[in-house]
Amino acid sequence: MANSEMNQDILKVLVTEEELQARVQAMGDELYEKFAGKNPLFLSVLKGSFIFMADLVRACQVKSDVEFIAVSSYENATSSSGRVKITRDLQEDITGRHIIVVEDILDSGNTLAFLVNYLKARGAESVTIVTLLDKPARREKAVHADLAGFTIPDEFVVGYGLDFAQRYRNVPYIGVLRPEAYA
Ligand SMILES: O=P(O)(O)OC[C@H]1O[C@H](OP(=O)(O)OP(=O)(O)O)[C@H](O)[C@@H]1O
Ligand code: HPA
Ligand SMILES: [Mg+2]
Repeated sequence: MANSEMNQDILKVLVTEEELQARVQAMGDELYEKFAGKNPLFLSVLKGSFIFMADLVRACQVKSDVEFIAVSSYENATSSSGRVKITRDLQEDITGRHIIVVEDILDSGNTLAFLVNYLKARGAESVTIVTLLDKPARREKAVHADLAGFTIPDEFVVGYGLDFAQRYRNVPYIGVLRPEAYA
């Protein structure tokens, strides 16, 4: 990438643009097999999942709806505060719906543990967890993804929607941030 002023803050590339594209298409195919005819609701967990969501829904041509919820727990740190805050709630009734939760990363598990409970309390018929990245080393809550794109090591990553302190979301690949960039 020629015109990037962020590449210098990236220690190494973990998942390339080409690998992302191929894996997201395979995930879309898998979800098609599972959800064709079931009119699922793709629920993007903002902000981090916005790019993955845009690519995944186009990779899975089932009749479906999209919805968004925004939750935040990292603030400006590289580890979870443990306090999950809804900053934009659901705008529609999800009673009886098959929900496909679209996450960028499953890390401590605090966000998804909270959300799965919340969606069931709001009447979801089923909740399927789809995450692009799974970082099992940091898990604090027993949450399992139904479908995960890549299992990654215990490093703080950015790009393809993932931020540090709101920055780097537009880096087109998944990279490990140089510790100097968040020190
Ligand atoms: O498994 P966990 O440890 O809970 O971490 C995963 C969550 O943390 C990040 O969101 P964040 O709170 O940074 O909000 P953002 O999506 O707006 O960046 C990420 O996008 C996931 O939603
Ligand atoms: O490694 C990460 N990077 C960016 N955001 C995150 N939220 C949880 N884990 C991460
Ligand atoms: Mg974040």
